[in-house]
Amino acid sequence: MINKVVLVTGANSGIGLALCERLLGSQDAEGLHLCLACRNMRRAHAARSALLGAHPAAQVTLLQMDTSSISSVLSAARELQLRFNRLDYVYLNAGIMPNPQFDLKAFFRGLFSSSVITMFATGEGILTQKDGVTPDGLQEVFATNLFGHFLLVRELEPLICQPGQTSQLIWTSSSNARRSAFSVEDVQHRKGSEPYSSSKYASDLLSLAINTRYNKLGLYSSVICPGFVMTNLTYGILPSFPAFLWTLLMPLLWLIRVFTNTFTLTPYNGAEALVWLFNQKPERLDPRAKYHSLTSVLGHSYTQPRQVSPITLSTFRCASNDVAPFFLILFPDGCRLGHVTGAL
Ligand SMILES: NC(=O)C1=CN([C@@H]2O[C@H](COP(=O)(O)OP(=O)(O)OC[C@H]3O[C@@H](n4cnc5c(N)ncnc54)[C@H](OP(=O)(O)O)[C@@H]3O)[C@@H](O)[C@H]2O)C=CC1
Ligand SMILES: CC(C)=CCC[C@@H](C)[C@H]1CC[C@H]2C3=C(CC[C@]12C)[C@@]1(C)CCC(=O)[C@@H](C)[C@@H]1CC3
Repeated sequence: MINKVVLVTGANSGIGLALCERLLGSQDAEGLHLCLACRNMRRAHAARSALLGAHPAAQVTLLQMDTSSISSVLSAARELQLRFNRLDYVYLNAGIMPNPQFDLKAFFRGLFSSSVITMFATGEGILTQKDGVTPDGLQEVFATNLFGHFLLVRELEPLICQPGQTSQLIWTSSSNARRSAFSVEDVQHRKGSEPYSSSKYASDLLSLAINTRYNKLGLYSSVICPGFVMTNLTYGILPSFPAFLWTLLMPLLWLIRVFTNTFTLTPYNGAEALVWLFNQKPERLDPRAKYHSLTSVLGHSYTQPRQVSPITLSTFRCASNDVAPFFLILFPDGCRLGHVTGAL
């Protein structure tokens, strides 16, 4: 029997996979149906096999979805409506940081400055990215991290906004999200060099806006920050730095926990806030909070709410009055605009 249906995007590796492992290993796992939404089916099958290896009786299904592609998201949403009559949790976790440029000079300057702890906790000032354009004509980072997820939410309304039932959206954001990196004038961060930070800040904003509009329909949205976690995404930041060197550096990285509890380091620890939210009553959560996975020097993991960094009134209005205008800015060309407004 199915009690709860959980959809996880980007579930085949890193934090998403660790979340799936932790949910299946928890006491509430009975009656849980996990649906892994992944773009690469080979990796998706490998993840499913690993999960079933540890939990042979678990209900784990796969769904092909590339969050950066409008048509893929639309067909995945249709497929979900055929398979399920409700979704209890939707983890919007898939994310990319393509072509990261690590500024070594800024890193060493930062080491000897008063903002050294902020630098380690947020990566602020030392990372930029070179973005690409998707076949749909959207900026790759925003399309993957934000728009695809937002379109999915809109398309899934019949499954997640049902009378007498609550559903939770949980976004994997980042402490790298910075208000100053986001601009309503350049909503896809076309002109800047920090699309990752910008897209994560936009997801914080969108989560607030979704709460304003959807709470009355029983849909609740939260954002989490997993801390700094060693995953494919972070290995990509220093590509010339082989994985074994990261392993050698582990004692140093553990030591940095003395100064910042954001060095969660393992996907298991990084998934802490995602698991914590699974066990909360969404009506009781603060819609303006961001839930941080943190790990103490002794390796104890816990979740702590912190306020989303304040936003200017005009930015907030733009997103919160109605989510629709937000999307209209994104799809300036008639054809897609027609389709998306049709779905609103
Ligand atoms: N690691 C860290 O320190 C931090 C990570 N985060 C966020 O955590 C989330 C998970 O990342 P993490 O586990 O670290 O990294 P991983 O690279 O291990 O995981 C990212 C997941 O997203 C999937 N993905 C990427 N692009 C798409 C796409 N277009 N469509 C569908 N799936 C896609 C990847 O699939 P595939 O295997 O096919 O590439 C993979 O399963 C991201 O949103 C990231 O921004 C936030 C803060 C810190
Ligand atoms: C070699 C040593 C001693 C440390 C590693 C230095 C950096 C590579 C590292 C320090 C802080 C890290 C960090 C991120 C990436 C790697 C660092 C810059 C992130 C930006 C990764 C993605 C996120 O979403 C952030 C929350 C991370 C913040 C910290």
